[in-house]
Amino acid sequence: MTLPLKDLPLAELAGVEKQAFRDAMAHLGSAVNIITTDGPAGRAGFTASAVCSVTDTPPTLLVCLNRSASVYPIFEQNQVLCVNTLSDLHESLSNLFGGKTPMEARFSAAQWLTMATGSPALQGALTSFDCRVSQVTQVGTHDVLFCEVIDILRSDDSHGLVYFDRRYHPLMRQKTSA
Ligand SMILES: NC(=O)c1ccc[n+]([C@@H]2O[C@H](COP(=O)([O-])OP(=O)(O)OC[C@H]3O[C@@H](n4cnc5c(N)ncnc54)[C@H](O)[C@@H]3O)[C@@H](O)[C@H]2O)c1
Ligand SMILES: Cc1cc2c(cc1C)N(C[C@H](O)[C@H](O)[C@H](O)COP(=O)(O)O)c1[nH]c(=O)[nH]c(=O)c1N2
Repeated sequence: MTLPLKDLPLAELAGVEKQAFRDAMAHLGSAVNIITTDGPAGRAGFTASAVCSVTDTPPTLLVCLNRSASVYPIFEQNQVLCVNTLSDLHESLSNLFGGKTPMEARFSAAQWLTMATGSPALQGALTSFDCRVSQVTQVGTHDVLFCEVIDILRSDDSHGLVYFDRRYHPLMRQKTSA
């Protein structure tokens, strides 16, 4: 007898290996962001593609942060952050913030403004969302940070940057015809 999918025990449904999941996820193009924070625990930043709009009332983003990242305790304590969405000019900066580089070397490679929460905003970012962390949920290896947006900086001229198939791709704006 074959059981309907909804009646199968969870163990039999949990059949996707981590590598198969990652290979499939590499097919989802995503924006690239540098998430920054500053506060009592100090300044830190990391590259993140796991960023998503949740609701516009109140304006809220989510950011997924691996609890094994060196920056994790700093974000956990500060409870504020800035989501800096990268332009096509920021590929090497994304790699610097993507792991293993000392924090001072990451920040000294670019220019930063200070937002109302104290979090650094990347000069020249496509968009900077200044946020307070409003809720945190743990799922597996990651914390899902729900972030209420309290201020926004925008650059309407820059091109975009997409991470797809484990590589960066520039995303050009269409010129509007006169
Ligand atoms: N959500 C994440 O934590 C996340 C996302 C992208 C990349 N990364 C890290 O960046 C590095 C390079 O990644 P890559 O895309 O070139 O190759 P990869 O094979 O490590 O990852 C492919 C895709 O799988 C997903 N992924 C990777 N690691 C994950 C994790 N720990 N949890 C949830 N999803 C994950 C992402 O969508 C990623 O783009 C790796 O160390 C990877 O772990 C982490
Ligand atoms: C393109 C791309 C995208 C992501 C990442 C990397 C890269 C290159 N990394 C990994 C993350 O940036 C890295 O773990 C941190 O920089 C922390 O590294 P250290 O522990 O400080 O070396 C990452 N980590 C995370 O927790 N959530 C995410 O969404 C992403 N996305």
